[in-house]
Amino acid sequence: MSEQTSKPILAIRDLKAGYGGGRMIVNGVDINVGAGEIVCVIGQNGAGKSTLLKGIVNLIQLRQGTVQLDGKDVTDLPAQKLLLEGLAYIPQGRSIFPRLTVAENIRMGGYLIKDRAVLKRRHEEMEAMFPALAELRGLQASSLSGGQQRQLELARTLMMDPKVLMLDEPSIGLAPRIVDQVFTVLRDLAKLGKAVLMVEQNVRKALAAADRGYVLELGKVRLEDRAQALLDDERVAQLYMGMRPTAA
Ligand SMILES: Nc1ncnc2c1ncn2[C@@H]1O[C@H](COP(=O)(O)OP(=O)(O)OP(=O)(O)O)[C@@H](O)[C@H]1O
Repeated sequence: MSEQTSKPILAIRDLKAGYGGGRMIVNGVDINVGAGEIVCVIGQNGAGKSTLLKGIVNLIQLRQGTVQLDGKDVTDLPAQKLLLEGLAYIPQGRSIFPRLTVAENIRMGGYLIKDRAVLKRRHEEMEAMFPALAELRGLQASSLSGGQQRQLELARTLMMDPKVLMLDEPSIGLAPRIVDQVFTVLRDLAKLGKAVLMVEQNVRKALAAADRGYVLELGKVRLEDRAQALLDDERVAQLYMGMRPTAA
């Protein structure tokens, strides 16, 4: 079983979601994420991982279940309100504004911040956290490398100083070395007390970076454990890391 003991900052209960009138894609999922914890959801293509995140932020309508953020029910709040409450979501694929500069992209992340002094301070904090972006601040975002664009997405999202960061496949399309860098940033954020919930296909590296993991199959949680225990689990190795079963 999992070892998460402290009160979860994000608590998902019996979440059910699907598209239109179609079948249930997420079919009764419970997930907890604590402050300072990285939780990873793995599963085969089509298991419902992305749908789960979209359901949490109400990009698709939930059919059942609740979402609690820091003890407060936020089940039906739209994504923008959730951001104000402290729940941020980075969707799969590039979500930067390609024609804006790096600095403009970061500032866009703070568009809900009214106080200019706070906006300025947060921007400075982001440039301190991501020095590569500070050097590239005047450049058009489309000219950044894939890894730099992922950093920019993170910096933009962190402008709102969220308590919980949800990411859909942060490693997708990145070279292995850059994947390591992205997961190092996530670990640093966890050390700062952020809760991270990520969905990943890169099972080995994601679990290596995570504290706990959930295995989703056909929209249900099949396994839940410490990340290291999942890494050591033969079924997980065979099904999700392409390892052959060991000879009997
Ligand atoms: N917009 C949509 N309309 C209808 N069905 C959809 C839509 N998006 C996804 N689905 C279906 O929902 C199921 C789960 O998809 P989802 O993207 O959540 O899975 P996933 O586990 O994230 O997979 P992957 O790892 O391939 O991204 C799939 O059968 C998919 O075809």
